[in-house]
Amino acid sequence: MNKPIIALDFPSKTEVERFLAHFDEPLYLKVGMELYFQEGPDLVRYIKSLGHSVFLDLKLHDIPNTVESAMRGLAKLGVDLVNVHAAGGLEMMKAAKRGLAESDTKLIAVTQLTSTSEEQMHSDQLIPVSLEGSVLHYANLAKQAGLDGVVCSVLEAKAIGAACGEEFLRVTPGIRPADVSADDQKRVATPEQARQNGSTHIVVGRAITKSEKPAQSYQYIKEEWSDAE
Ligand SMILES: O=C(O)c1cc(=O)[nH]c(=O)n1[C@@H]1O[C@H](COP(=O)(O)O)[C@@H](O)[C@H]1O
Repeated sequence: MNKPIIALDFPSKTEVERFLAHFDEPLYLKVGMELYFQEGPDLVRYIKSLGHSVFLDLKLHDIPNTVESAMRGLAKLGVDLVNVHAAGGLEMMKAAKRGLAESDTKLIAVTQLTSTSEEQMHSDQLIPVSLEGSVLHYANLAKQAGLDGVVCSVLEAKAIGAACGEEFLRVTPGIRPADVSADDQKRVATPEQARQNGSTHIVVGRAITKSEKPAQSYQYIKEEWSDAE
C-alpha cells in the first residue's frame, strides 16, 4: 500500500523543519502553492535530499506551450509526481506530458476539486451533468492524453478504476478521520473508505499538520488506510 501523502501546507521552511522533526522515517510529502510560492525550488531540493518522495502540487492550467515549458523546468527537480488541471483540456495535458518526456516524474490531472459540490459545479461552472459524470469525463480525457492518473475524491475512485484501469492512479485528497472536521472540503471520506473504494494514494493535510501529535495522527491514518478490512 502506498504511503499516505502528507500535504505540507505551511508558509515557510522553518515550519516544515519543525514539522518534520516529529518523524524519523522516509515520507511522501506534498509541496503545494502556499509553500512553493514562498520557498521555491530550493525547498523541493532540500526535501528530496532528506530522502522523502515529493508530489509537487502546482496545478498548472495555461496554454499548452506555456505548460509544456513550465513542465520542462519542473522535470529538472526530479520530483515523483506533478499535476495539472484537466479543465485545461486534452491538448494542454498532452503538452504537459511532452514537457516531462526526459524525466521519470509521473503526471496526474485534477478533475473536480474536492472542495466542489455538485451544486457548486452546476452554478459556478455551468457543467450540466452529474459531478461523477464530470469527473469521469476528465479522467477519460487524462487517460487519452497519456497521463498516469487523476486527483479525484474517494467517492469517484472506484468508477475511475473501472473506466480507466486499475493501473491508472486515483490520488484522493479530502481525507478525514471520522472525528476530524471537513473544513472547506465537500467530498470527504475516511482512510478506510479510501481503501475500500480503490484509491491508489490518499492526501492528508490538516488532520496531521494541525494535530498536536502529528506522528501519532500519521500512524493512525496509515494503519486505517493499509489495514482496514
Ligand atoms: O491537488 C491536490 O492535491 C488537491 C486537489 C483537490 O481536489 N483537493 C485538495 O484538497 N487538494 C490538496 O490536498 C490537500 C488537502 O488538505 P487537507 O484538506 O488539509 O487534508 C491540500 O493541500 C489541497 O491543496
